[in-house]
Order: sequence, then structure tokens, then C-alpha cells
Amino acid sequence: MGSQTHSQLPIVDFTSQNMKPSTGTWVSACQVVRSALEDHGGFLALYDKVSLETHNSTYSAMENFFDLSIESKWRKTTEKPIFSYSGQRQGIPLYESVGIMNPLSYEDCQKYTNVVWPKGNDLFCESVNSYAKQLVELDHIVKRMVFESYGLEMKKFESLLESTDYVLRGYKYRTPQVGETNVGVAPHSDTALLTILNQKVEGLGVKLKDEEWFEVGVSPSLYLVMAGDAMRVWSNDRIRACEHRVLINSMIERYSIGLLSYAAKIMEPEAGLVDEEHPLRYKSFDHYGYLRFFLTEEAIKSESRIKAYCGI
Ligand SMILES: O=C(O)CCC(=O)C(=O)O
Ligand SMILES: [Fe+2]
Repeated sequence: MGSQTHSQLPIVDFTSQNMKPSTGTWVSACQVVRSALEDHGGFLALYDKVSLETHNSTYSAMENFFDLSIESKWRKTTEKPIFSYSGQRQGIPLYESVGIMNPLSYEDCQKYTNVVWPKGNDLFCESVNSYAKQLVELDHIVKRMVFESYGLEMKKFESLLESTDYVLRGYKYRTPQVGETNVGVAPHSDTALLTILNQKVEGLGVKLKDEEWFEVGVSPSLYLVMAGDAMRVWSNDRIRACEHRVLINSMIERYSIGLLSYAAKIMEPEAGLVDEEHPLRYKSFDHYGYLRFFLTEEAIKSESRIKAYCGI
């Protein structure tokens, strides 16, 4: 028996009453969040502000969506270069995902719902809107903690939040047939600033700093918070983009839900994170330009898509 200990993904408890700015709990959590993002690109969050009712109704609403006909799922719901629906993709036959742009706006949820369900679907519309509103607070807290831990001004944090677009994503994986791959999604990093994921069925793994895979648990109040390529640019490579993957090993369909954030305006690497030790690594960054670039041949051939797009 070896005495080798594997590293773990840090877990931060946001349910504590003491998790308020300026408290000791908050200040130490800021350090844990920053080191976890720098080391692994992510961490686990315990967060109980998404009610069980909203959690359950949003998963049901997502199941409802994935049960639709292929034609309904492929209806165009946004002009942005964001996958409104993705499925039947080469190499990942088990995977499907749906994205609702601007889920914090009830009106936009309604517009989305009316395109997909011309007769309406109040459960879908209300659930995704409530889910996003209850979860976005965690996104704000984490970003605030990142700004605080680097000693950056709060007005910079506020201006980042003001120019953020959100997408709520649902994921579904069917079980593999005999002889079929169990890879739900191959290892990758997300293009987003931050992705906050909850899974209803296990399968999500994170590649830690030491190259070990860490399996994320299942609970309505457990979220994986991950930095994406855009956070790497913003932080001038201080923060890693979290490498993750999904394996389907259970005999039931897997569902998960994520809240992803994107920079709505051209973003520069944060000036306060550029110094002699950390020279400027990226040019200015157009997030939607990056999403358009992402599936080009040049991007696919490159060693690192983000470096190929705006690296120095
Ligand atoms: O299914 C999940 O939980 C994550 C899926 C994923 O990583 C992706 O589509 O980018
Ligand atoms: Fe991902």
C-alpha cells in the first residue's frame, strides 16, 4: 500500500452566515478561491440559494426540452455565435446541450420559450429565469473575491459585471450502447469567463494541477466553479482555464446545468495583473470574435486556441 496522497479540489462553503465581505471567513475564502483558480482553474462551492423547488423544476424543464423533436431543438433562438442547441456531434454521440441567452431577463426567457414552443411553456420560462437569478449571486461573489484577492479596485469589478452576458446551459447524455464510447465530452476548457456547473448524475471530472482526475460529487447544493479561456486572458495567465471532461459510466441518462458568463465588450487583460514578473501575454479580447474563431481550421490546428486568437 502506498502512502501517496492525491490532491483534492478545494471546497468553499458559501452557505455560512459568516460569508460576508470583510469578515475573517470571507477574507480566508478569497485566498482559497484565488489559489484554487491559479492551481486548478476551479473549485467546488457549497451554495444553497437555488431552492430545491427551482433546482427540480429546472431539471424537469430541461428534460422537457431534450424530449422535443430534432427540428424543434434546432430552432434558431439567438443571433450571437453561441450554441443555442448542440447535439449529434461527431465523436461525442451521447452529448446534447441547450443554451438560453440572457436568462436573467424574464422577457428574453419568454422570447426563447416562444420560439421553441410556439404554444408557450411557462414551466420552462419561469424555471430557467429563477434558476439563473438564484445562481448568479454565486458568480458575482466569486468574481468579487477574485478582484479583492488581487487588491483590485471595486469599480473595476463593477464594470466587468456590467459588461457581462450570461447563458444558462442544460446538458443531456444518453447512455452508451454496447461497443459505443463512454466519453460524454473529451477533456477541454470552456471559452467562458466563468462556468458554474451542477450535475444531477455523476460523470464530471476535473484535471488537477498534478494531472490527477478529480471526480465531482452530486448534490443539489454542490457546484463546480471553473475559469474558462476568457478568465485566463483577463488574469494575464495568472488563472488557469479549468480542464474538465464527462464520462458516462452509470446506466441512467445524465443531466447537468451550467451558468456561463461572457464578456459583452472588448476586454483587456487586467492592467493590475501585468508587471515585470508577469509581462503582458494577451492582446485585447473580443469574446464573440473568439467564439467565431473557435471552430475555424486555424483554431483546430493550433496548439492553444486562445493563444492563437489573441496571445502575444
Ligand atoms: O455536462 C457537463 O456537466 C459539462 C459539459 C461541458 O463541459 C461542456 O459542454 O463544455
Ligand atoms: Fe465544458
